[in-house]
Amino acid sequence: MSENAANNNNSIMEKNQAICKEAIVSELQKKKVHLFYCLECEELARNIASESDHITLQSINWRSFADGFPNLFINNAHEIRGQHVAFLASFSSPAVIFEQISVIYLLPRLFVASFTLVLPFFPTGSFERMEEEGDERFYFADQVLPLFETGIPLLTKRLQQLPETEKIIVAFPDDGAWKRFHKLLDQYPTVVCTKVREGDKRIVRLKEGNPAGCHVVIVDDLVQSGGTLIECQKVLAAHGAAKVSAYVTHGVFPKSSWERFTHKNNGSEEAFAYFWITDSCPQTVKSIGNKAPFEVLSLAGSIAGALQI
Ligand SMILES: O=P(O)(O)OC[C@H]1O[C@H](OP(=O)(O)OP(=O)(O)O)[C@H](O)[C@@H]1O
Repeated sequence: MSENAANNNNSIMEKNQAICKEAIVSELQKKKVHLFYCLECEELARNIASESDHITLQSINWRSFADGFPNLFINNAHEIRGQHVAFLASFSSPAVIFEQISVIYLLPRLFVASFTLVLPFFPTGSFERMEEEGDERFYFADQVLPLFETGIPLLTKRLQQLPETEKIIVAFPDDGAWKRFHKLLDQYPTVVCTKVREGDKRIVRLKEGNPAGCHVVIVDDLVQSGGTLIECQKVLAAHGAAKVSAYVTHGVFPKSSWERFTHKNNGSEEAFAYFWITDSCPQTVKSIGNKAPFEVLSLAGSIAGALQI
């Protein structure tokens, strides 16, 4: 081997060693997080823990007294002293908020190094309800640092897996959705609609863009009754959309309104090809199972990532 070749080999080895050392240091620097969770969120908590060796699941005994009031017990309270602790909450109803409040107050007082509250869906406080980083955030006291995450990267990743032959267009059902999402989805051509609420009715009209011949994906922050999406689908189909799908981050679906979207397998034409939601509303995920056209895009990876910040 010539002297030059030997020198080159040495420098490649040195570079590789430096890269390995950097990777080991960055692994060692990762925060170890103890993750507690409410009962509704057990599946999501397990998925988050399986994303990272640095997240350990912890448990709470969710007991109640004879009169129905919560009688909770935090297991391993000694073990978490000086540690980073997180609690995965679900505010799906006032009753479950009540039983979680005492845990949210107690955990930070158990001599922990830091406390993180993970709330995948909070009706008026999620990222999907604000337009841009920097918007005013109410609700939080000065000692709380809110971090808002979005589910849109999960959608764009999923759309990349669809056949290349499909021409994908993103549709916003109203100005609110356009304001929130257009910057995150600017790689797609768009259709913008306008929506007026009249009591229980939603009146949707096409404002700009042409959905003809395309696979149109309606993007919104959340679904409740489903009226917005259903009316928007009708407008897009009437303007020649080849196929319509929907993505909403939060599948709230009160009163099982998700049933309006399931494929009936009776030969009738299905309005929605795909309906993507995230697992931010765990009760919805349990009810819809794998029923077509629903597909759940999990927030587990992005929550595991955020717990490292
Ligand atoms: O499934 P539905 O019962 O139709 O409800 C869901 C719709 O409600 C919200 O919009 P809203 O009309 O409150 O306007 P906004 O986008 O300005 O918040 C939300 O952004 C959805 O578009």
